[in-house]
Amino acid sequence: MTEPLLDVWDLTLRFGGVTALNGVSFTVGRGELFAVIGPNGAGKTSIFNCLNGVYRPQRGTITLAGQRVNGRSPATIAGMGVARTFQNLGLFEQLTLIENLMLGRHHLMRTGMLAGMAWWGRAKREEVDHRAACEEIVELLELEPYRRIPAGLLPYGVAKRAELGRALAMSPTLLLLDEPVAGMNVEETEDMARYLVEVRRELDLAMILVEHDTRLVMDLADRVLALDFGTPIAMGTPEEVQHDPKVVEAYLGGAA
Ligand SMILES: Nc1ncnc2c1ncn2[C@@H]1O[C@H](COP(=O)(O)OP(=O)(O)OP(=O)(O)O)[C@@H](O)[C@H]1O
Repeated sequence: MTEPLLDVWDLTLRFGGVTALNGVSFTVGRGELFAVIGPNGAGKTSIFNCLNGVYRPQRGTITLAGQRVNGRSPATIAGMGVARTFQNLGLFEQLTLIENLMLGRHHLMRTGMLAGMAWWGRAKREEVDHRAACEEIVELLELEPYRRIPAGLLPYGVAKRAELGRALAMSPTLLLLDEPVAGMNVEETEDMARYLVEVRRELDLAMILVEHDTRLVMDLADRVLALDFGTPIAMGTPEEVQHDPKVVEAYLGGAA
């Protein structure tokens, strides 16, 4: 068996008396789409915040491609290839869509501004390469008509897709998707599902999806982890997890 890309072991995170994560372990393989589900407050966002270095777990280890992740800064972890989308969009509203994508590549740029002035040819070449990479993402996500529009003026569904594009522009090996269809209507949700399938087919990356839309999770995920009050209650194929009595109870209990 090949080694997983991501190995999360015994992750435990507390805020004062609240245990946000309690001994959470899972792996994600290269090319895999892994989903995390659970009722409100189950710990889904906390997992993302541990994976990208915003939160420091009290216990456990996170390893990406054999390198220890936890204990490092968010910027270092981004440089290791972990990108995330934000539920409330991480776009700069005044900048055009293509400028937002270029910003996503900032950490990959080797020529700083001063070096760029002294070494104009190389800086220019680098910029051309980065633009080409952004244009590929624009094409993949069918964002051509919106390239020069300020992000703040994009229709909601397109802005969510641009947010996906911004994260992809970082050329991640692991992409964290935070509720990519939150607030979308049925048609926009179906579109987003189609683009996620495309991304998966075209790019070599692993994805972790946090999403309340269980249909999307069941349609797209290879494996699913269900959490309740920070504790893993089931893990397996979407089919297995959906019918697990503990998962049914966690959701119905919350709805009662
Ligand atoms: N910065 C924080 N300070 C204190 N408590 C926190 C913090 N972040 C999360 N928590 C607590 O940790 C628990 C898990 O929260 P988390 O946001 O990870 O859940 P979630 O599954 O993402 O919820 P939702 O579906 O509502 O987004 C909750 O009880 C929450 O109140």
